[in-house]
Amino acid sequence: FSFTVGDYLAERLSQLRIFHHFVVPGDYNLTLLDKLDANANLNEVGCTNELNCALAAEGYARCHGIGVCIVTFSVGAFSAFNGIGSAYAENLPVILVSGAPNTNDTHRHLLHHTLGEHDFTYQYDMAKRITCCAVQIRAAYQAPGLIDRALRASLLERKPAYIEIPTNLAGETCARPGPLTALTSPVPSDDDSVEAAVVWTSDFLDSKQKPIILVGPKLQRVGAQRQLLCVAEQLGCAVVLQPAAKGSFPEDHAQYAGIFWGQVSTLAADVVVNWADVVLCIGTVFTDYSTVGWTNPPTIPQIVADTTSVTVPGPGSAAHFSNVRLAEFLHRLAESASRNDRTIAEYNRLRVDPPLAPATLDRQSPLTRCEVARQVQALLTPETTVFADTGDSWFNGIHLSLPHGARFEIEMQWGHIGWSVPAAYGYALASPGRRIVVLIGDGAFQVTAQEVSQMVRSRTPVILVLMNNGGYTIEVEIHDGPYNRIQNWDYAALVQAFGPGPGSLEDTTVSGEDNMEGGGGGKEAGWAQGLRARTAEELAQATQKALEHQLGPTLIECVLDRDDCNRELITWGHFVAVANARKPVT
Ligand SMILES: C/C(NCc1cnc(C)nc1N)=C(/S)[C@H](O)COP(=O)(O)OP(=O)(O)O
Ligand SMILES: [Mg+2]
Repeated sequence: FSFTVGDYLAERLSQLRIFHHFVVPGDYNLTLLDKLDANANLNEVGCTNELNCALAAEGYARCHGIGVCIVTFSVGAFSAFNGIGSAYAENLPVILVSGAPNTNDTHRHLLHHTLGEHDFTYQYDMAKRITCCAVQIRAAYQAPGLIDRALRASLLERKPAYIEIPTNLAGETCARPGPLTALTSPVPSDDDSVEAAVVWTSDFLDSKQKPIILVGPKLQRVGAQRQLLCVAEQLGCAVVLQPAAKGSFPEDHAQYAGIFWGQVSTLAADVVVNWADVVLCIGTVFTDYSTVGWTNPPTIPQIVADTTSVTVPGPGSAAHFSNVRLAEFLHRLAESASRNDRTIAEYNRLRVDPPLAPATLDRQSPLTRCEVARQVQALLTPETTVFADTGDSWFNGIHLSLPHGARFEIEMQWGHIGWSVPAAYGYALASPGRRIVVLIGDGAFQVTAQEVSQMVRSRTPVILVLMNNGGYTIEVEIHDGPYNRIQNWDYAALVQAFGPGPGSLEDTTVSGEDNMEGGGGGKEAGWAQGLRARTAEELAQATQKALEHQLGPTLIECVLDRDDCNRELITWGHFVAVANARKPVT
């Protein structure tokens, strides 16, 4: 048995406990897929297309910490690039592995799936732009070093990486891998810089009266939630989160003061932020969307604790401390910051009454967004993970109150409509036993609906709550036009077309030996439950059926009035529209 390039990659994935890799086969990657298949610890997960393949790996990385997708050259990789863009924007380690032409085919040959010219180095050039490390294996002996370099870079920088493996090298022999610590050993911070950053931060906080903590999406990407909790409880101040950071601090905590999102904040978070006189920004990202069209940039002095550096305003000039890893900084700050709970004391005076659950409705009246939100809220348990897709679903998701232990996933930086279907699928495979609830609009669903069929195949019980408001409502609120209308689908019937009906034994002669986890071998086949809810009563029945269905996904199409959206979406849309419309600066 000779140890090959494909075995090397398989062994590293197995060591990293990446037990599911997402694939779309093509003749440039088949030998490689065989090698991964030969590794007993790995499960190949077929996807319907390369966009969904990359987004499934992105969702897997949200749970497991790193994900892998394997595609064919050019015609496959181009679609995967959009999912890799998401991983880059969202700071997630996703490894894009692409098959590539035979090393004997050089610039004298024209090849299928390429742009039809002699130079096909373009894919590697493009990959360099959207990853932190891109490697091309051109000879088998290079594979161990290049594969390790890409994997380590991705893990350290929390960014995607690219590995290109020619079709005739995957089966060529190479050296075996050494210990995994070569890839996973942490890079320590510079001690003196951590110490100095902590002293400066403590002093600056002491020079102020009303400190508050603002948490951004990069905190959970470096896994520093525990250290955040320690700092928060040491300081005793109010803690608010940017919308893309929802879920990174417990919402049942006495110091939680809501989502800070300018005019569309929740729980009066903006009132206490505007009352504070210094904000400790932890892993924050200020964009046009998170500042509501630039109308809410931080105006008070900020201490910025980023993933590998800290910047502190000074009495004179500010000070910047490089090579300070966030978790270490927070751990040390928790040991030295002085207590100052003025902002949470003030917040407790401002605390808004919890929204009263609407009075019991006429259960037969037309379904409303508020009623959907009320019933989704009732679905949440400590084992739930909510995915909120781009659209009014962002606002529906942000307003949910997460029970302790519940998690929340959103893709607010890249904002690819439809992301949540493949991403929830990948996440679900990494976290069996968690309840996955997806909030998605009709427009977004039309982009990636096919991946529901893979949930059928692997019998993954994701609950998809589809808000059918007849088109692209977020765009309507930003800037309406005929382009915001879409064809209405029979969503419930569509998903039922993805798999055999309830209780039928899978006819393996039809689908062939399906070696995917959960499917095949005559076991009871997975199937998708498609339901439509036009009233509160129908929704209540549908959610009950969804909870009972464990042999695959359930889609609940909630039929809503076209204009039934969050008032915050309308406010937010107005400000974003103004920002988009700024005249060019001559
Ligand atoms: C078209 C677009 N954004 C532009 C866009 C276009 N293409 C991609 C891949 N991603 C994007 N965000 C957006 S937010 C639609 O309103 C989504 O519609 P839907 O899923 O139906 O949600 P809402 O009705 O709640 O808005
Ligand atoms: Mg819609």
